[in-house]
Amino acid sequence: MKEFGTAIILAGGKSSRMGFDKQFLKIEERRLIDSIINKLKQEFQEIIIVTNKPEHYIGLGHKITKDILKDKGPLGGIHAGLSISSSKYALVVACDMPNVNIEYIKHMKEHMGEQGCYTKIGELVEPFCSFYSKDIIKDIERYLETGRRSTCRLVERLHMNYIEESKAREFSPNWDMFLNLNTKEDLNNYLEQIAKEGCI
Ligand SMILES: Nc1nc2c(ncn2[C@@H]2O[C@H](COP(=O)(O)OP(=O)(O)OP(=O)(O)O)[C@@H](O)[C@H]2O)c(=O)[nH]1
Ligand SMILES: [Mg+2]
Repeated sequence: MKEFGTAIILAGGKSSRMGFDKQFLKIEERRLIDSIINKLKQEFQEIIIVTNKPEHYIGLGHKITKDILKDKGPLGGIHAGLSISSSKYALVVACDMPNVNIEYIKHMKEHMGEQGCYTKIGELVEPFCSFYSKDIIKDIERYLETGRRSTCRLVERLHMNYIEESKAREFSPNWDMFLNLNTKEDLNNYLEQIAKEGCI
């Protein structure tokens, strides 16, 4: 089994704040999720998309799967992705994160804990752009069975290492590597920013 060959993209959410399905969000004529996949391909041999609309990813050469535990939020997606991952640790990103940072991901790989690695912002957990071990599948099942759903709370209970905010800011001073587009306002701000900078 590979140590780090797999990246999982979560694309099975309700997008209730955005108002349209974010997995199909286009930026400059291109599906955002396809740009994310392209970046991740530099570093990962296996890409897994956990989606509720698998028909939109046929023929791309990636592994496509659906939630096994349905309507449980991101943890349900992480659970399904880890279930078919062929690596010990998988990177998990959301489909609404335009600034995935490969240099930082390489740094995380060097600081892996027994069950994964995440980033702290202050005392809070950044649950995405984190590595999770395949051996937490059972922990997710047990946690969801209790009726809880918070990825951040589960992360705090696992044996994961974390990167301090100050270290992460060396890679992304304004924290934009964790930017995720949840609302139309987030999207408009992001579009304004890339228009100013002239590139993604
Ligand atoms: N597979 C799967 N992914 C999910 C699920 N719920 C959320 N996600 C994904 O988790 C990531 C982070 O979630 P949010 O940014 O809150 O997205 P969301 O849940 O669709 O949006 P809101 O309804 O506005 O909270 C996104 O990539 C979502 O697609 C789920 O039940 N299953
Ligand atoms: Mg989000």
